[in-house]
Order: sequence, then C-alpha cells, then structure tokens
Amino acid sequence: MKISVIGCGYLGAVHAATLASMGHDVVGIDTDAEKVGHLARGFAPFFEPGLEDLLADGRAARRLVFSTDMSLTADCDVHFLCVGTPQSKTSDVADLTYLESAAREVGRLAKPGAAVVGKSTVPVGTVQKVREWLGGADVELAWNPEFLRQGTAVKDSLVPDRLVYGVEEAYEGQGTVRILDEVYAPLLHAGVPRIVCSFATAELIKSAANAYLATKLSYVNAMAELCDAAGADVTQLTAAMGLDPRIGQRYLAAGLGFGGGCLPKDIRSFRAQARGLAVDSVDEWMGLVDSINVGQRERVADLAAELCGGSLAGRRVAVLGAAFKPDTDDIRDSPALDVSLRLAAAGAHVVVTDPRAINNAWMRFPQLQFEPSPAGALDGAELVLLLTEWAEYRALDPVAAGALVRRPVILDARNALDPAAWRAAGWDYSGLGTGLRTQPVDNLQLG
Ligand SMILES: NC(=O)c1ccc[n+]([C@@H]2O[C@H](COP(=O)([O-])OP(=O)(O)OC[C@H]3O[C@@H](n4cnc5c(N)ncnc54)[C@H](O)[C@@H]3O)[C@@H](O)[C@H]2O)c1
Ligand SMILES: O=c1ccn([C@@H]2O[C@H](COP(=O)(O)OP(=O)(O)O[C@H]3O[C@H](CO)[C@@H](O)[C@H](O)[C@H]3O)[C@@H](O)[C@H]2O)c(=O)[nH]1
Repeated sequence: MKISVIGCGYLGAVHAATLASMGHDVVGIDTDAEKVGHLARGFAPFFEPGLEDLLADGRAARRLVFSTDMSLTADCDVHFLCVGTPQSKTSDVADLTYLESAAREVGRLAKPGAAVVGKSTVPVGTVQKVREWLGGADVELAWNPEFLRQGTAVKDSLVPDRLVYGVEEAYEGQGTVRILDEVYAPLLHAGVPRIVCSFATAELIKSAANAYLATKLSYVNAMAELCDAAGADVTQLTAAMGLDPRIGQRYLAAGLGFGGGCLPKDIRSFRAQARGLAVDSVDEWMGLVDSINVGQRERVADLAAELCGGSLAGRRVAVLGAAFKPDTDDIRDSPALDVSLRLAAAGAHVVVTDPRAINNAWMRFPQLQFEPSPAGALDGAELVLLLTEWAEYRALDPVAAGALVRRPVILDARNALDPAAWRAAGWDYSGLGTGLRTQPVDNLQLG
C-alpha cells in the first residue's frame, strides 16, 4: 500500500519506518524542514534506539521518503495523522491546532476512497471535528491510537501489545477495518490482538490507559512517602506487592515520578474532558495523581536542601540525568530538569550531565551548567542527585565517584543504585521512600 505519515516526531518517524519495514511505500511529511532533512538522509532527528537501522533499511529498499511537500501524499491509499497534541499554553486542554491544519491539508489533497487514520492522542469527541476539518472529502476515517514508549518505540511498534481500531461502523472485512487489517497484516499474522470499537471508545482507551499508568506511579510514590514517614522501604514493598500477578512488577518503580511529552499533558487533558462531561470523580482523581507527581519534584528539591544543611546557596550540585527517562533525548516536562531548575533558583550551582539530552537542554536553560561526562559533573560536587536512571549511572563505581566529589553525599531519586555498595564506599546515601532518613518506627506516635 502507499501510505503517508503526517507529522514525523517521536511517534510519526518511528511509525513511518515501521510501516516501511512491513513492506509499504511510505512518505513521511513534516513541517519542520530540519527534521525532514535529517530523516531524508537516513538520520534520526532524535535519539531512539533502533530507529536509524530501520530508517536505513527503508531507504535501501526505496520504500521510505520524507518531505515537507504535502502534494507527495496525493496518491496515498492511507494517511496517518501523527502530529502533536500538546497541552494548551493557557489551560489543561489539548491544543488541536496542529491536527486541524494537518486534517485540512489531507482533506484537500486525498484521493477519493483513501483512508485517513488518526494516531495522535486526542480528547474524546475529536474524531467528529476531524471529519469536519476534512471538509467533505470522499475519504474513510478511523482512529488508531498508539501506545509506544520512547526508548523502546521500535520494539513497541514491531510487537505491540494490541491494535485499537476506532471506526464508524464495525463491519468485519469491510471499510476501514479491512484497510487497517491490510496495513497491519504482518502484526495480525503474528497474533497481535486487535480491538474494533467506536470512535469514542478508541479515544478513551488511549486516555484511560495513560491515566491508569499515571495513577499507578502516583500511587507508588504516595506509598514511598508513607514508607519514609514510617521507616519502611518502598522498594521491598513494591517487590512484594508485584509478586501478586493481579498487581504485577512493571511500572511500580517509586521515585521522582513521571514526565515526558505524554503522561503529564494527557492526564490534564483527561481532567478537562471529565469536567466537560461532568464526571467529577475522574477530574478529582486525575488532579490528585498530578499533584502527587509534581509533589515528588518539590520533595526532592527540599531533600536536596536538607542534605546541604538547609541552604543550597552557593553549593555545587551534580545532577545525573536530564532526559525525562533513560534511552531518550527528550526533555519535555523532564522531572530531572524541573528539579535542577528549582535548585538553581535556590542559589545552587547546578551541573547537569546526560548521555543524550544535553544538546536539547543547554540552550534553553542558561541558568544550568551542562557537562558531557559524569566525571565532569561530579568534579568538586557537594551533593550528587541521580534523577534519570541511565544504565551508565547505575553502573557508576562509587569508589571512583567518591574520589571526584568534595562531599560524598548522594540522593538517588530513582532508587537505582545499590545502597550497600555506595555506603561501603563512604557515601551518605539516601533513596526515596527507603525509610532511611526518618526516625525508627518504634519512636513514632501511633494512633
Ligand atoms: N511520543 C510518544 O511516545 C507518543 C506515543 C503515543 C502517542 N503519542 C501521541 O502522538 C502525537 C505526536 O507526539 P510526538 O511525541 O511524536 O510529538 P512531536 O512533537 O515529537 O512530533 C509532532 C510532529 O508533528 C509535526 N507537525 C505539526 N504540525 C504539522 C502539520 N500540519 N503537518 C505536518 N507535520 C506537522 C511537528 O513538526 C513535529 O515534528 C501526540 O498526540 C502524542 O500524544 C506520542
Ligand atoms: O516504574 C516507573 C515507570 C515509569 N516512570 C516514569 O514515567 C514516565 C513515563 O515513562 P514511560 O511510560 O515509560 O514513557 P513514555 O514514552 O512517556 O510512554 C507513555 O506515554 C506514551 C504516550 O502516550 C504511551 O504511548 C505509553 O504507552 C506510555 O507508557 C517517565 O518519566 C519515567 O521515568 C516511573 O517513574 N516509574
């Protein structure tokens, strides 16, 4: 099939390359000429493991091109809408202006009978607006939300947990269901489950899944606070909880909390949707999830001050990690940078290192110093914060690190290090929710 992918960011570039690997002829379109320039030469414009190999394969097979020229999409059988839907600058709602402009362009150019398939994350009811924006074009419409995670996006796209088709009317073997089955034939053949549902259900599946993931994280982070207050250890608590298969071990890592271009803005959009639909419980629930999450950032900044004797003014603080999670260069709503900025605002001299994200961060945050190597960041530090748990930070040698710093004090806000090994090397080590900075439980006033 000939397929267009409109919007080639973290989602669309991976989707385009994956479709080409399935044997389709793909044209990726983006309004960002620099991004397109990279992709057209076979380079990923951002760090995503495995993406460059997939881009190279697509180019070599002559099945993958990138351009800013929408007219190249005119003869496509399917158009995937993958543009951003960020949080509005003035409220919780999702900003749909990129989607509107992409849909209007596709509506103007698409050939009769083509399918337009949305992948962007949208509030419930958006598909009806997209239908209007398509301006009466003779096209089929479907919504096919995406669940990939950055850092494992290629694997998640090649072996997804499920495919969701939101369609007008679910006729097996007809209309958009048939078209999507043809697009995803190799995945369906491999046994990937597919759910065919209404537009509203498809829109809500995506929002509800992210809201559940965010809920799980804020829940464990609330438990971490409780553990600190009670002198218990959240890492043992979650390990034991997770052995119950109804709970499971994944997505239970307590720490600094969630960030990125998806969960924070999606739970806020979900709140706004719930308010619009007068479902107060979801609004309040998501509000609590958000405030616990933001509270973790405050908590880490407060602990950092405590570890510096109450004041951060003039202290040299080394921050390990700038990306919102390991294995990506994405700094959108990065908890690590949020904490770094709080410390800088409190007068600390903050030196941040990250294996991949420094280029994205240094121009935007002149109040922070960036160092390419962990050794450069650790040099002379009076406090070390581990804020993004890259594998190379997990593997740091505490003895060698201790020789670089001025004071061997570390706050491991991702509970990623081995506390015993760091303490044995002479460090004052603290985790989050590991109960080590509190009075013993016997001294607590209970009841
Ligand atoms: N990043 C993820 O892991 C992920 C996963 C699942 C779903 N999503 C959803 O996918 C959507 C895209 O997210 P992203 O992270 O890729 O965002 P992104 O900002 O990385 O990419 C969006 C791209 O769209 C381009 N664009 C904007 N308007 C355009 C237009 N009219 N025509 C062509 N290109 C246009 C931008 O230049 C940008 O490159 C969002 O709705 C997001 O919530 C993202
Ligand atoms: O146990 C955990 C797992 C994750 N995180 C944090 O949670 C955030 C989000 O992580 P993750 O979900 O792995 O990354 P994303 O790439 O943002 O993916 C989420 O958002 C995407 C966009 O909607 C969805 O497609 C994915 O299914 C959903 O997992 C990051 O800041 C992580 O550090 C934790 O704190 N503890």
